[in-house]
Amino acid sequence: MLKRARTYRPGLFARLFSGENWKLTPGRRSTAGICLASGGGETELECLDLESVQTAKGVLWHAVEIRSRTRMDRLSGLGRSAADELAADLVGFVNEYLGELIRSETNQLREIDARLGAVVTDNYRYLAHSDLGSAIAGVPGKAATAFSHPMFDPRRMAQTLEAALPASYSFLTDPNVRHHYNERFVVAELAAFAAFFDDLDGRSLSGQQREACIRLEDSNLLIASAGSGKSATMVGKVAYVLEKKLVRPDEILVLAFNKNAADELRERIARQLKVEPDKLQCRVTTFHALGRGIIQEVDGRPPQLANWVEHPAGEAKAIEEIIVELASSDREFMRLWVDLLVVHPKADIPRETFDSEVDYQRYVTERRTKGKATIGSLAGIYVKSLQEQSIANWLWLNSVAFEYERQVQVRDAEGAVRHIHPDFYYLATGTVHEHFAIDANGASPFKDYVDHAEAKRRDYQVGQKDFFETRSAQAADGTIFDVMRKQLEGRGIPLVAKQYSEIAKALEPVVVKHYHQLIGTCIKHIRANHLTLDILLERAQSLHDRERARIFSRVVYRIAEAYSQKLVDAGRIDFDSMIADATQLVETKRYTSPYSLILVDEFQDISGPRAKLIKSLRDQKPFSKLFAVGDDWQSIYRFAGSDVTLFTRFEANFGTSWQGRLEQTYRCNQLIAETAAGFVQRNPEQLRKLVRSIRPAIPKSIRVIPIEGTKERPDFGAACLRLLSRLDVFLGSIAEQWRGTGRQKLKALVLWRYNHLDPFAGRMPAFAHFEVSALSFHRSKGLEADYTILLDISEGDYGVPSRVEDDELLNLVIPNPETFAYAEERRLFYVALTRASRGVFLLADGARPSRYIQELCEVAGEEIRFETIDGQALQQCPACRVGQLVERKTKTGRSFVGCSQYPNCRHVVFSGKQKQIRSRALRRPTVQ
Ligand SMILES: Nc1ncnc2c1ncn2[C@@H]1O[C@H](COP(=O)(O)OP(=O)(O)OP(=O)(O)O)[C@@H](O)[C@H]1O
Repeated sequence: MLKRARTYRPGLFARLFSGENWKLTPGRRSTAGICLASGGGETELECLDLESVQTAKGVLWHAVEIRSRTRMDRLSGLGRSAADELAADLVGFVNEYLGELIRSETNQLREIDARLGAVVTDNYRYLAHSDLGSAIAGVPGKAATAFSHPMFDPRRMAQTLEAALPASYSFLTDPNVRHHYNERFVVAELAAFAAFFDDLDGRSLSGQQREACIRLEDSNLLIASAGSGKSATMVGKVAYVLEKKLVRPDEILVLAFNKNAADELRERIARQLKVEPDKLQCRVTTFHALGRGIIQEVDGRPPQLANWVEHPAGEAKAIEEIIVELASSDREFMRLWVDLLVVHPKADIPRETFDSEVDYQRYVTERRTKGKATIGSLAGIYVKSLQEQSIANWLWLNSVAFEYERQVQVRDAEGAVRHIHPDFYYLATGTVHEHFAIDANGASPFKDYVDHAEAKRRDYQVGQKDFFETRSAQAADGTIFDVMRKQLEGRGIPLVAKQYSEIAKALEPVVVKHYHQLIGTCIKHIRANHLTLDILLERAQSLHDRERARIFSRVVYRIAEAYSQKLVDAGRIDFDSMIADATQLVETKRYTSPYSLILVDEFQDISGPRAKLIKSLRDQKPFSKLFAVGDDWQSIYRFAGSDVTLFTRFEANFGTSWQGRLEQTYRCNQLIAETAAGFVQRNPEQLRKLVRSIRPAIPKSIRVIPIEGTKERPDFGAACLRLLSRLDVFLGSIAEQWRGTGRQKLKALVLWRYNHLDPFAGRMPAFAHFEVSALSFHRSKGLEADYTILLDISEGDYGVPSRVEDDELLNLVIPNPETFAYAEERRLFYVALTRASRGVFLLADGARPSRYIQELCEVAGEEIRFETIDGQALQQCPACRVGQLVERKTKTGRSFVGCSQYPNCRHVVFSGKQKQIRSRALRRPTVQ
């Protein structure tokens, strides 16, 4: 409840450490204003000028943002509850004042009553909350101003006052009245516009599509799924509001995710409105073009973009140049960068975090070699854990000669000779070094490990071996290499750091590429959200591999600084700064927004800065509407800065809204649609949706083809060509059926996770019965085909899911990190799966099929068919489902049938009897 003349201030810590220094006193001078003192000055914020009061989460503190007609004040330095309390008090204060105004000018109520009556009877239309305000905004006098005030909340009005109002005021005071009116309106409008929607964008819109066109709340979110006709709905919405003359064409802004999508939407809208696309008065464009246009309009010239931003590889190259430059000019940076690449190529995530041993093994290693030692190192040896890998790489980096698990002789107390294998053996001094998996509490995740470690220590002591040890605890707190340096140098073993040129030659290109990509993503977030090094270091504390996160924070922050400086030096901006600059021009009213209706496609991929631009456009035009369309299941641009929570928490971000659904898919047949939906919803954080297809299920229309590799990896290109040829023959036999529908050829899409898998290198083979296009999963978004072939649906760092993409380091910068493992990879696979209407073929490495194949089997059971590249059915293993039953022989020559996924699955059948000895089959995805 409002405490008039109470003074609000930032919290003590914020005042002391962040220098926050403001004072806010509602009603100090009069009941019409709020007194704000900051930076030595004092301002009176008039209640009637205020437009909104919202809380915003900053990095360290929460803030209250007060927008008024001429300014925006951000009061930071508050805890969450203090910010909520202040915001609520301010809304209460403003409403109390509005109540006073209404009470003092009751003679005006009749005129307002007449206006409201006119809106709901004469000018029959959907009523958003702000429409009522807009209708009465033209009535002179303060009572009308109070009713149309954007912060007016009728629920806060005194009951005596409410009782004195004419009947039409119930629209303002009782949300249910407006709600019922709108429900009746939608029903009536569906009937009145039936013919209009029956032939729209070349089709008859579904009930849900029609409703989405009619609804026009202040904020609207249409939650769709793949192939559900989002674009047709956007075309329909524009056509409908123009038909009803609710807005003028030049008041409509349609934002698409990329230029192709914008071009297509523009053409479709123009066709529907029967105008030439270049004569279309609605603005259909991308965020970039919008930002560019705003800046150009205000400055009189286009923004000066850095020369690298227009080319997709340009940014990566610019970052690479900065790294080379920093590595040669800044010794500290060079040391950290090398440390990152050599000693911390991958996050050291504790074993127990994984759901199963198989999962852990998949994470730590690409290959399986040398018995139990599976993890490669730069020293040319294979080791057993990521920490041992770091040690081996560090020794290599410092040119220390050592052997891994060399056999060493010791005599025990009785004089008998024993052979043991210490982790590291230093040739120069004969020193043995054990690295024990023992944490800071002296405990180990492995059974009896601490006792065995103690026995080893005794052995070395009795056998008089020169010995030292390191522990996991030291790897975790970042002291391990100081300890090793001391131990080795104390024994006279020299540490000679390798030259960067030598290191660069030895580095695995995939590791370098991974870090480059990660840095590119992080720079975007750091710049957009003004993250400081302290914030990154603070967040690093909560990651599994804290030492790596700390080093990465310093490296990436330094690069981000250099990147910003590079832009300043060149007097240029990049795309992100362009959006931020445009937003500022809107916020400061140097740009005047003409848009009353803003439609945004692919809303699930929106980033914080883009959302801010939309908000600023809306804030500038008080009664403007937002219609956002998207599918959270298809959010796949986290690396480009998108924040899916802007979609999933739409109402919290954009205020009270109408939320509708498109649950009917026109593309995938029911089997593909249902299986893909079941698969993506295994992540409980995805919104729950029903998906119905207009195409009945085609049995076995998801097919898995395991490809055996002769060498390391199968040849997916050759397999894909063979499959396409087979399909061509098959389609020839049913050609007549579809030619009846007027189509000359069917469409096939070949899709891959990473471009290095492109089997055609841009030269597309020709087929008699279908056209083939080939592209990455990401680029396939928005496309559709009759058949799709998905390449290399296998486990691996660059497989499906791609393990390198889910690096925990992203949590340093992402506003709302996801907890479900490989969440984005899952959505990406969903996008790829849902491009096909008739059939999907998944080509997988027979030796290591993707865990997602098993999940599809869990969702769709027998409906997933396993076959050879020539189409012969394979017998699936009933235990793990992803393997096939193959004939094998025991050592004694006895025949049996076993699973091809041995040793991960140990299912066997001896002489007709099935027996699952022990299955370590791939289980559910790990929640990290
Ligand atoms: N009402 C309708 N009746 C028949 N077909 C429709 C209807 N609406 C859309 N379609 C068709 O459905 C298919 C999918 O539509 P569209 O590409 O707009 O879907 P989408 O929701 O954007 O899909 P995605 O998100 O997967 O890219 C298209 O072939 C489109 O022509």
